[in-house]
This record gives sequence, C-alpha cells and structure tokens, in this order.
Amino acid sequence: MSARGTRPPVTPRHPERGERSLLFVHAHPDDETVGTGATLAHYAARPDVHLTVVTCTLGEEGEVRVPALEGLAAAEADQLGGYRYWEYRQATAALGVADTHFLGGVGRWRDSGMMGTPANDHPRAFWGADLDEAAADLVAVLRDRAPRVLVTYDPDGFYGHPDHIQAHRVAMRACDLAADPDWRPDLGPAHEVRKIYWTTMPRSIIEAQFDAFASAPDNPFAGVASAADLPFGVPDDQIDAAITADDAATARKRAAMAAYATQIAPGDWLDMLGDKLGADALAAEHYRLVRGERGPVDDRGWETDLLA
Ligand SMILES: CC(=O)N[C@H]1[C@@H](O[C@@H]2[C@H](O)[C@H](O)[C@@H](O)[C@H](O)[C@H]2O)O[C@H](CO)[C@@H](O)[C@@H]1O
Ligand SMILES: [Zn+2]
Repeated sequence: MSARGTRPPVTPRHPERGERSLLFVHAHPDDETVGTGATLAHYAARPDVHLTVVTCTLGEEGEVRVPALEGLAAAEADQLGGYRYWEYRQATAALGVADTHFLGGVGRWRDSGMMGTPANDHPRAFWGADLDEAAADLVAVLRDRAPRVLVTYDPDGFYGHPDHIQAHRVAMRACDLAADPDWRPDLGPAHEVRKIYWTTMPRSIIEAQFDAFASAPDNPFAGVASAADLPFGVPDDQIDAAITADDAATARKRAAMAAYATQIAPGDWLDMLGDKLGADALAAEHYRLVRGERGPVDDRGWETDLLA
C-alpha cells in the first residue's frame, strides 16, 4: 500500500478498452515530450486513437534552468516537483494528450536523482519502491484503459537514470501481472498488452548529433571519444519501428518542449536539436519491439505504425 495506507482510485476518465489505444510509461515530467512527444502528437491527431501517459515521479530533483526560479530546487524550497507538474500540464495539453496519470497518485513516488546521489535514499524515492507495490498501481491503470500497445524504456532506462530503469521494471512487471486473472482481481479484469516497445535511438542519428554538437557550449557528449562509447543507442538494424511526425505534430512537440523552461533553456543542446540537425531530429522517434507481432514494415524494415 502507498505511504498513506490507501491506494488512490484510478480515475476512469476514459475507460477505453480496445484495439486503438497506446499507454506510455515515463519517469519524469518532460520525458514524455523529449522521448516520445512526436509519437504522442502524431497519434493524438487521430480521433480513433486513445492515448494514456503514466508518469512515475514529479521530477523534484531536477535542475532549474531558469535563474529566477532557482529557489524552487530540491536543495532550496524543494518546490520543483509542483512546478514541473504545472509544466507537464502545459506540455501534455500542447501534445494533445488528455489522459495523464501519476503512478500511485500525484506525489506518491519521488524523483530519485542521478545514480549514486543521496536522493536515491529518500523514503519516497522511486528507485527504492517495492516493485510489486508500484506495479500494482500501474496494473489498475492497465486494466482500466486496456491498451493494445505499451511504450516504455529498455532495461537500462535508455541512459541509466535510476527512475528510468525503475520505470522499465515496473512497466514490464505490471504487464505480466495485469494479464494474470488470478492476481488481484480487485484491480479489474485481466488485460494482456498485445505489443510492447522500448524507446531507442539509431546509432547513425547519435553519430550525426555527436558531430553537430562537438562545438556546442553545453555539448551533451563532452568527454566522450565516440558515439559508440555512449550508454544508449543501437545499430540501425536493431530498430523495429520509427514514427516520423508531420510538421503539425512536430510543432506540437516543440511547443511541449518549450513548456519545460526549468529543464530546457534557450540555447541548450536539446533546444538546438532541431536547428542543428533539421526538423527530422525532433520529428523522428525510434523503437524496438520486444513483445508482439511485427506489423507491416517499410523499405528500411521498420514499422511505421505502432498499432499495426
Ligand atoms: C531527461 C531526464 O531524464 N532528465 C532527468 C535528469 O536530469 C539530469 C540531471 O538534472 C543532471 O544533474 C544534469 O546534469 C543533466 O543534464 C540532466 O539531464 O535527472 C533529474 C534528477 O533525477 C531529473 O529530474 C530529470 O528529469
Ligand atoms: Zn527522465
């Protein structure tokens, strides 16, 4: 049970149960936009598709890239989580996503900070969550929304952040438990997610970014000898699906990114991504299919519809 002793009910805002729904599990406010914003905006434009975003923490331990707001930081007034919640509302609205849910209720699990930092040991740190307790919160949502597709991170959380790793573990555990009719029938009728994708990035795109940012003041790859040394990305032939958003959806992703002023400041590499590498750097998002049948593929051998 959660620290408050009761599990906040899953608000059946959209008790959609059907073949045209996708559910995304993310760690912090901004991951849904930075990592899958083009995909969310792409599908949000389709009235027949239902989207749910589940976010596991409020991002309390994040940086504050707005000088005037530095007092919100965890080490100061510790109000960043509430502020990022507000940014998240603006960003998900910009993407066109109405069905959003914080795992276990808003504020249940706390941002664990970077691996090895003292925040990992906070009593509510997501990194220290009991796996089945956190998974039970997600099972309740899965059984209510009954998505055909679930999207989350790979076992390394894409880049090794503890909350991303834990989001992966909780999502995969919840998919298994949700499908078991004998496990916690009080959390709703069993539901089997048909397809599971992990976010990823083709090494060819990382190499292009690596070169483009070599001279950037906040080069995200500073100190790294080659793209192959980075803790994320896969060879292009390990990509299973790519969603390339149209201009309208890409613009919605840009607007959502702009909502996260505390995380993405003007001139930051993330802010410059589109300018340096072209709109495709924001428009294209890539996935590995780890459960379910592959749908039709294009000439790259990649699916172009996660619902196929
Ligand atoms: C994209 C993402 O997951 N961001 C996390 C991450 O943020 C990093 C952190 O602030 C680090 O100290 C910085 O050097 C780095 O540039 C940031 O990307 O970790 C934060 C703390 O857990 C988290 O709030 C943020 O959402
Ligand atoms: Zn994150």
